[in-house]
Amino acid sequence: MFRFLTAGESHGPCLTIIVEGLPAGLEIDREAIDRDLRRRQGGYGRGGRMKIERDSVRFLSGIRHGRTLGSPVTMQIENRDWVNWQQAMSPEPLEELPEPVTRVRPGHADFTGAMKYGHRDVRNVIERASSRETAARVAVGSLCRQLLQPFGISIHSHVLAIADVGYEEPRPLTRDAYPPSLWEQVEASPMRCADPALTERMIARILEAKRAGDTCGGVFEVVALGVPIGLGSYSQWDRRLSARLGLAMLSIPSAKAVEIGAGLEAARRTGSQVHDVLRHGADGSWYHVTNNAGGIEGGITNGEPLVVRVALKPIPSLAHPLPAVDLASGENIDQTRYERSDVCVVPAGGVVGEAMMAIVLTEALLEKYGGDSLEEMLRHFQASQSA
Ligand SMILES: Cc1cc2nc3c(=O)[nH]c(=O)nc-3n(C[C@H](O)[C@H](O)[C@H](O)COP(=O)(O)O)c2cc1C
Ligand SMILES: C=C(O[C@@H]1CC(C(=O)O)=C[C@@H](OP(=O)(O)O)[C@H]1O)C(=O)O
Repeated sequence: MFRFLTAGESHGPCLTIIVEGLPAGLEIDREAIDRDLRRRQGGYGRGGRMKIERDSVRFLSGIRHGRTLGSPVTMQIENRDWVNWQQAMSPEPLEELPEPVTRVRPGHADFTGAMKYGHRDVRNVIERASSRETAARVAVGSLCRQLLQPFGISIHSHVLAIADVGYEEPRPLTRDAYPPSLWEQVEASPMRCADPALTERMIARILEAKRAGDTCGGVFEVVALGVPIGLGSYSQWDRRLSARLGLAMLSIPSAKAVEIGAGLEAARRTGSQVHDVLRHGADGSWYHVTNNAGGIEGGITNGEPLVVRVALKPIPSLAHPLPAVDLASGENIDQTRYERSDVCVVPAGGVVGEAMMAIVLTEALLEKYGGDSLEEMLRHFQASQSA
């Protein structure tokens, strides 16, 4: 069974991650994990915190001489900002407590977290509700990507829209719509968008929001290529791969909607305009003429690109803050607090989406081709491909 836990406060000393269930003998490239961590830190619209952090992973268990042992992998990511918070975040009791945060920001976990856990200092909520935690998930996803690679699976993401600025028409979803050159253009764009003119318009939209003291959301798409037929199942509700992807993507802070394949657009069309005709190639291969299903039929992968889109709401911390309530006094106030914040995180969200896709596919791959070592898994995989 594959599982992981993350721990750590945003301004505590570090994030800690324990991953269990990776097979033994998998070669691990630590620098590739660090590259993914840095991709998550980037994108136009990030705030001051990302200038402080330089995320990098340290292994504490489960890997020896560059290969997994089959035992739990422990990873740590340092919070460089911790040095500025040692007193405020001290685990020891303090004689003099820091000024509590009592003004709640609409749209963040401030109000709900304080009510649920009975915190009078909203700092106790912010620290773990913060999306700092998504760095830990990207490290896990990056390990998973390294397991998926020998099975021919690669995962990418790109940004389709920022606020009201985006591709005018739905993009095709078939294999040839995702050539390697597309991803090269995406990685070169500060918005993680392959279209240079659209990149400029997205940046202008973020700047406009920033100047107004406001923030923007948007839509990113995650694509897995080379996924074999047969991952997931219709046999129980929670084994459907579509359902698992929905849960995984909606767990990303700010994610408010998920679409698979043609998504909402499929609901507007008729059956003959939606369903993907299956063909059998002369070489014995299977392919679909279109990919409105986004690579999943009946909760099972069908061999086409797995395509998932995620809509992120705008960041809740506004430089021109919204009205709120001071929890200490119960007073309605005109403006809640503002420290520093990102203005737009859709490109970073896409990198987190890649990690969640890698995690879901790892679980599904282990279920189908399970093994205690990579070699054993590959034997099961190869046997099923030649059957
Ligand atoms: C990568 C990333 C960075 C984020 N940065 C901020 C931020 O700087 N300020 C902020 O208020 N919210 C930020 N958010 C959004 C909040 O974490 C999120 O809105 C909050 O946890 C409440 O969860 P919900 O929006 O899903 O209800 C970020 C989200 C992501 C994915
Ligand atoms: C630290 C990260 O994102 C943070 C997510 C976040 C939030 O409220 O979710 C608030 C900000 O933190 P701070 O208050 O320290 O500026 C972001 O920088 C990160 O992505 O690594």
